[in-house]
Amino acid sequence: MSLTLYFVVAVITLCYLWIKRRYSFWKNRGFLQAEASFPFGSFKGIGTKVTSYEALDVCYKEFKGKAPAIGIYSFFSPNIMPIDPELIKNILGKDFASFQSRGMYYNKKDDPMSANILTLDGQEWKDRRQKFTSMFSSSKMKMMFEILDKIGDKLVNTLGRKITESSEQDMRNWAQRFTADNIGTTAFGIDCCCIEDPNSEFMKYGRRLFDLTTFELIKFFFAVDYPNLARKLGIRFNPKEVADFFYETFIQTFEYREKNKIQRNDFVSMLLELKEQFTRVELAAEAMLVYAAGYETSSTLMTFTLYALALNPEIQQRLRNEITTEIEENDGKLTYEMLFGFKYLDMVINETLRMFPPIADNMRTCNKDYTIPGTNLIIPSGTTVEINTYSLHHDPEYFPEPEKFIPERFSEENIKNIKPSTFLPFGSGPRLCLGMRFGLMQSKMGIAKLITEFSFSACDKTTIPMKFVPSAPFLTPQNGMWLKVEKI
Ligand code: HEM
Repeated sequence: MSLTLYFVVAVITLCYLWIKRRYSFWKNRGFLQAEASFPFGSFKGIGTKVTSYEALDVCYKEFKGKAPAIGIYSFFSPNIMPIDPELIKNILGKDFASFQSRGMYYNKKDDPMSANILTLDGQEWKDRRQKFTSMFSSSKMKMMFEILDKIGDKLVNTLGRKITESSEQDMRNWAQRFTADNIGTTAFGIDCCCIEDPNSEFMKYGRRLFDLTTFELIKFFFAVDYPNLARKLGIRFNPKEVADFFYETFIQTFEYREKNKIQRNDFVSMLLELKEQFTRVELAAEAMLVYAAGYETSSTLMTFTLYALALNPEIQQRLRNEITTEIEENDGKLTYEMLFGFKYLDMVINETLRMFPPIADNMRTCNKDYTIPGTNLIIPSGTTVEINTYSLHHDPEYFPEPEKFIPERFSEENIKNIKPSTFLPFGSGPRLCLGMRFGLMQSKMGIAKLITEFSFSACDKTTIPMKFVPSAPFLTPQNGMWLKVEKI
């Protein structure tokens, strides 16, 4: 055998032994662990056949009731998936001191727009969260209600014209256009015309942020698992052209308003008020966060609500009755208080968030060794913790007949019986979703406007049962969301 061949055999043998040892990390520490294989670890078929939360759901089902948490492997990174809701509650809340970081990747040097409240850690995160929280108070939301109300009317009028050409419409696309207009207007101060023009620049860049290729998804997981190495390699979080577009769009409005002393009831003006405390790129990064955290999540919620309503005509009619009756009683006008006061709408939205949580897999990083209460199992510092919201929301122990759409689960009477930390669409604890009110306002607005003007039903192109795009980090329907839309 030649020397080269000896060398190759030795390298392969060493790699094999290293991987074998790596995939025993949790077993050697007394944990039950999910099966792992080269190269995706426990995420077999991720990005091609299944989503990350579907891969984790297989592990959840296998180990539920056998351990409070199990070891899983993301590529070669040993991560933990808690299963017991009590442990999840502690991780997100009581024991937050050991799990402050979300463990998301950011790269201040090569991609400064990636450092925001969602991604930052430690004191930097604390400072930003504290200073930006007031931007999302209910009084600030109320100020922006009028803007969203007008955009909602534009959605209804434009869709109304479009269905005269074809009653079959991709409602995911409409929900995205509506959400992009809301965010473009409130966080960037521009009329980006996404409702009228599905190919507008704003839409194009927004979509690019989430339509990851399988290679980008793998790069993303690698960067999350090995952030220091990824930073050394100059790996970005946002595609460069997308970050540049959002930065320039924001700065143009920002400087114009600053120069002309223009004040509006929107996020841009609120960010302008913080200009002495943060750099421009930091403020632009937070404006982009409204897009990054609010666009796909809110439009996903709207999309799946319409899907559930289309498949459940009685629920759809009951919801329509609630909204139209109250609007008629108020002289045809919808108000902020009414939007947040519709009880059945709230139940429908909650049930949609349960069945289709836009962020189905939530993360934390352990920042000091943590002993799981009541055991001698230790989660070492540096471990990524993956809370699979999707599995909790589909667990028949917590939500009987989980594949049925039953808004009554969230009635005033029943909601108090839901076991704590089994319903987590917006996360929980000090890192709870900061934009929850804005997300709910725009999704509820979109649904309220649409449901009073149109009826929705399944058509030949509707995907039943639902299938998700394997490479998408958020819950994304395969083949869009085609529904039959008719004017009432
Ligand atoms: C229906 C819409 C939305 C859903 C389902 C959603 C869901 C979530 C979830 C699950 C988290 C993680 C929470 C945790 O780790 O405990 C989160 C974090 C966050 N969300 Fe949302 N979100 C939505 C809309 C929005 C909007 C519209 C914005 C901004 C305008 C926003 C801003 C944020 C921010 C800043 C964080 C990070 C909070 C922190 O780490 O301190 N979200 N969201």
